[in-house]
Amino acid sequence: MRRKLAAGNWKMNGCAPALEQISKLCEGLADGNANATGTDVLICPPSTLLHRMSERAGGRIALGGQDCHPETSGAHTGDLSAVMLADAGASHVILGHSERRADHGESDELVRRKARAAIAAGLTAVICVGESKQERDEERALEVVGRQLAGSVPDAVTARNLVVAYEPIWAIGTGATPTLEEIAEVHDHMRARLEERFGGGIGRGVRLLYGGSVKPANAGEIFGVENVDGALVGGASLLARDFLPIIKALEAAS
Ligand SMILES: O=C(CO)COP(=O)(O)O
Repeated sequence: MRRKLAAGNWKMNGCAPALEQISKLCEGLADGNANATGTDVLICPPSTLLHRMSERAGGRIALGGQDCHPETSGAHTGDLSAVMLADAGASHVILGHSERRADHGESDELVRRKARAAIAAGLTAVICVGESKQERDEERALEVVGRQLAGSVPDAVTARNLVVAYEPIWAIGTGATPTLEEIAEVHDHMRARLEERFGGGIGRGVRLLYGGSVKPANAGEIFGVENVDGALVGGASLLARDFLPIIKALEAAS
C-alpha cells in the first residue's frame, strides 16, 4: 500500500514572513488530522528558509529542496549539494522541474546525475516529467514522458527514495488541467514503465504525483484517479488555507 503524498513547491516565493504559513499548516494538521496516518506532507521552500522551517515544522511536515548539484562539494559558485540540503533539514529534493529544464537547460542525463547524488545523500528524489502543449497536441505525451522517465531516473532506486511527478508544462500556473482520462493514461504508462524496469516491488511502490494547477476545487477528483498517489502543488501550496483543503482531499481519497 503506497502512502499518499501532498507536496508543495514554493518555487522562488516566500521570504521570512512565509514561515508563518508553516505554523498555520502544523496547527491545521494537528486539529483535523488525529486519525490520518496514510498521508505525508512535504514542503519545498527556497533553500534559504529550510533551516528555519525545519525548526518549526515538527515531525509532521517533511522539507525538501528544489534542486541540487550532482557533486558533493567543490568550485561551483551559487550551487548547493544534496548533502547541504540534508544538513539544512531536507529529506527530499525536487529534480528536473520543467522550469529548471527550461531556465537552466537541464537534460535528462543531468537530472539523472543529480538524482544519484540526492539518493547518495539520503534524500528522496522527486523527479519531474511532463510534455509541452505542442507535444500534447501532437499526441506525443506518452512518448515524451516515457523518454524523460527512462533518462532521468537512475538505476539504483527504491520505492522509498524515488517519487515521480507528472507535470504537463501547459498546466503549470495556467488553471488548465488535463482531463481525468488523460491523467490516468499518463500515470498508468509511468507505472507500467517503472514495473518493467525495476520489477513489481519497486515499480508498484514508487509514488506518482500529479502537478499542474491543482487547487482545492479540483483536488478531490484528481486524487480519485488510479495511480495518482498525491500532488505536487505550486501556487496553492503557498497559503495554509489553500493547501490544507488539498491535504484533506488526499486524506479522504486514501
Ligand atoms: O509546477 C508546479 C509544482 O511543481 C505546479 O504549479 P501550479 O500548482 O502553480 O500550477
